[in-house]
Amino acid sequence: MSELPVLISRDEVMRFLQNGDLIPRLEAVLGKFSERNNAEVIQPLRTTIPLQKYNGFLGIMPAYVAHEDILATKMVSFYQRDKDSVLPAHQATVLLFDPERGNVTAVMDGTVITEKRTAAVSAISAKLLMPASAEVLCILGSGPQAVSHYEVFTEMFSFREIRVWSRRRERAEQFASALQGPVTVYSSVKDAVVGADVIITVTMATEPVLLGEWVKPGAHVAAVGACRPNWRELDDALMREAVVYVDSREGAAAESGDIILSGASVFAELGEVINGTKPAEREKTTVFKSLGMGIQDAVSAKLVFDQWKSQQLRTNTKDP
Ligand SMILES: NC(=O)C1=CN([C@@H]2O[C@H](COP(=O)(O)OP(=O)(O)OC[C@H]3O[C@@H](n4cnc5c(N)ncnc54)[C@H](O)[C@@H]3O)[C@@H](O)[C@H]2O)C=CC1
Ligand SMILES: O=C(O)C1=NCCCC1
Repeated sequence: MSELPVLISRDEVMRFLQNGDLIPRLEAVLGKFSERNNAEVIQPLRTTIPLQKYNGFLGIMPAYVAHEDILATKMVSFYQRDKDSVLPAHQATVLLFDPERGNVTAVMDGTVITEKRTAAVSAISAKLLMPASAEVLCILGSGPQAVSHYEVFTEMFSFREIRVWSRRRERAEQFASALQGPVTVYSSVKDAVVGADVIITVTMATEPVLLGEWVKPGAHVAAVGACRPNWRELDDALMREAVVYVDSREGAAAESGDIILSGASVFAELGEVINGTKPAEREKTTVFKSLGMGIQDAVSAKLVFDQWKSQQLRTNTKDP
């Protein structure tokens, strides 16, 4: 009989998942994924169950990563909540398996994993694609993804000015006052975006909020929301003018309304840029369309589990 899985809480995931450890692992797995070698990485398209009655979805995201021998599945629910709802929009759990024996070794909070790995991948896109002298960062949205993006972007880069816009100004103000550094709150998307070198869209919008006519030529956009085939965050002008990068071509073709409905063509996956098989067109306007991948959750979960095991070992060796 196999051992029971360990349970790893939200607070533990928060403590064990550090960007400095996470980012190189994400870069490595994105590169492996783009090699399209089924013996190395297996990641079927996300299965999504719509819950029409509740304006929600359940996504199931299995993945196997051979070079680290990681087998994992994330289950993530996401909802379009009413403006006044206090319920979270996203909640997730990750199951980590022993790939040899087939048993579940850990059940862990996947909500923090989703927040941190998504932001870390956007930061990788910015590292590769933003203009060399980026000074102004603009964040559209003020939910948990806005927070995790702020954290990793300020940890990795140094911006002269950081701006935020949110549908409700008071939410943007709450976001700004909860953070460590200075953030300027804007009431209009256009004013927030004009002149920005890097723009992060982390909204639940289903219609475009960011228009190409406002975007500075050469800017980098990390487009994180609009993860359904009929949802939009960016308009046709931006999608058609920019050089478009994605995390997964298959994911983008199946799930990104911004790509499907604009008819924009995908230039490259981030993994192809990491592998050096496609160029980083830094001097052009670039869009990184993020949909999220099971392999990102898998490497994050393994990192958390390894850190958890090390901590257990330290605690046990201290005990007499
Ligand atoms: N690409 C990826 O890997 C992932 C993408 N996401 C997506 O990122 C986005 C942000 O996630 P969270 O911060 O967790 O969501 P959230 O729902 O907590 O926050 C979303 C923000 O968008 C705003 N918003 C909602 N409806 C809007 C509308 N119609 N127009 C403009 N703004 C609107 C809200 O006021 C809030 O500021 C969501 O679209 C989510 O599905 C989330 C996880 C992973
Ligand atoms: O990758 C994920 O996790 C998600 N992507 C799209 C929206 C829900 C969560």
